[in-house]
Amino acid sequence: MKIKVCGMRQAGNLAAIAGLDPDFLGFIFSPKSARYMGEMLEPCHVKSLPAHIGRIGVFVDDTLASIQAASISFGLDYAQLHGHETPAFCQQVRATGLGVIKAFAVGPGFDFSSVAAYAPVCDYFLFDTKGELPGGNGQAFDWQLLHAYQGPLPFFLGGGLGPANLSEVLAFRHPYLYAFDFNSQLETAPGLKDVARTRDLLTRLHEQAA
Ligand SMILES: O=C(O)c1ccccc1NCC(=O)[C@H](O)[C@H](O)COP(=O)(O)O
Repeated sequence: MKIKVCGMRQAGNLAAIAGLDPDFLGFIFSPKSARYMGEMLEPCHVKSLPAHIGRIGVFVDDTLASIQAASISFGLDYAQLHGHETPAFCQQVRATGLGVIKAFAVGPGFDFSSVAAYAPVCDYFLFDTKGELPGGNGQAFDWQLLHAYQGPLPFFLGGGLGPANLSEVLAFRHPYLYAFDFNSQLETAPGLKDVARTRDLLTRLHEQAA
């Protein structure tokens, strides 16, 4: 299983977490987020990450021009889209050369047929918890709802994943589950990951995969 750590915003912390070898690191480009990286990270901090770590820019209803500019400056591999982006917009983002991860806020009654139109124009989905915020709500949703999803795209599972529910995370099975997305449950402050807690968690995940 692949592992993503999202919401990095401080250079030293980024280097320490990158040293733990996650598969993906996420950077929030939405100014309304408490994890907005703003000017705290320079393009060189992101561009100099090891090539095998996928760099994901997280955007909420941003413009194509702004996503493209961020992608070029920071050397992004993927755009994770957390707003009301349409399939046509996802296609435009993908045409710039970025991989596209479309996020969906899942709660009771979520209609999984609504994601079908996105499958041809995205690389992955991210199923996250429906909450007050577009992301980073820190709460898990009922993952049993995901059994209504029958592909075809692999998905990231997000929303409140962390040390407290790691046993349940490790026990969860789904044929299209691709990666676990960790964020607020690893933090000491918004955007600042606890390195020891993250190391312990990644060690347990890697042991399980071995
Ligand atoms: O984390 C944010 O602040 C955020 C803000 C706006 C859009 C997306 C955001 N996060 C995207 C992620 O991929 C998070 O990892 C995901 O929402 C899960 O976060 P959490 O519930 O804190 O584990």
